[in-house]
Amino acid sequence: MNNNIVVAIDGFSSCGKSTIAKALAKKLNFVYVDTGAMYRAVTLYFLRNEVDVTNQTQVETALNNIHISLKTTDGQVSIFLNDEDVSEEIRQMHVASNVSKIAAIPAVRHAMVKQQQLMGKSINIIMDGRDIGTTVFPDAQVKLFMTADPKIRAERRYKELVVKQPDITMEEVFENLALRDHDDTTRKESPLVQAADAIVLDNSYLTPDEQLEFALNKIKPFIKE
Ligand SMILES: Nc1ncnc2c1ncn2[C@@H]1O[C@H](COP(=O)(O)OP(=O)(O)O)[C@@H](O)[C@H]1O
Ligand SMILES: Nc1ccn([C@@H]2O[C@H](COP(=O)(O)OP(=O)(O)O)[C@@H](O)[C@H]2O)c(=O)n1
Repeated sequence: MNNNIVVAIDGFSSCGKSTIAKALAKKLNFVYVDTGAMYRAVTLYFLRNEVDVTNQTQVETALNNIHISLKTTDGQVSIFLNDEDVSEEIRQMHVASNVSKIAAIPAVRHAMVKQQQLMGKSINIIMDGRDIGTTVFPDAQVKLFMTADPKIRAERRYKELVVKQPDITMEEVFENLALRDHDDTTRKESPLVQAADAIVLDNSYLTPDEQLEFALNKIKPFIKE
């Protein structure tokens, strides 16, 4: 049996999952895997290639032609779609508006989950997403379920996006988060749901340092000096 440590972080959109995951990975020297970025990269491929999602053959062919990899340099995570760095493009609104529909397709989920399980098979890992503690690593030693007030989440995401997408509006961001949360929690295949053994972390009124401290205290008992 492998004795690597898996930390699963799930939760609603824009509630600080990747912020806490990156900080934990840096502090503990674990590998960080942003599974949302993987679904965003698949979505970008489907959009660019006009894949008909109602056509199973087209979906399967597309998935066979997609190779996704993640690279962390100086704490910055880059995602590659068939060797092209798509880290910036996957954050655009056209991807955010389509990702939850693509991520609901069973064949897409099976392909991503398989890759994610391989990534966390033998190394200490922090993985964030929607189904990590329920489907990808149901035996993860530590599971966090993150949430925050929807208005606060939308404000945080707006502030982040408007720097690179000046035309974006607060309403557009709020609606996108609400719609994705709805789609993610109601889809048939591994919906976003709190695992029974997950620890809830509401960070509406916590600073990034406070949330990091909270998570570190949950993980430390599993780390052998
Ligand atoms: N505790 C916090 N207080 C204020 N802003 C935060 C906090 N945690 C994260 N953020 C900011 O909120 C935005 C969304 O966080 P992110 O980690 O990308 O969320 P997620 O991965 O859940 O979508 C980012 O701009 C991030 O810097
Ligand atoms: N494990 C995961 C991770 C993301 N996703 C999908 O991918 C979308 C984008 O994920 P993300 O983590 O980048 O989203 P943000 O919360 O960062 O905006 C989500 O809204 C889900 O539809 C998923 O279905 N399962």
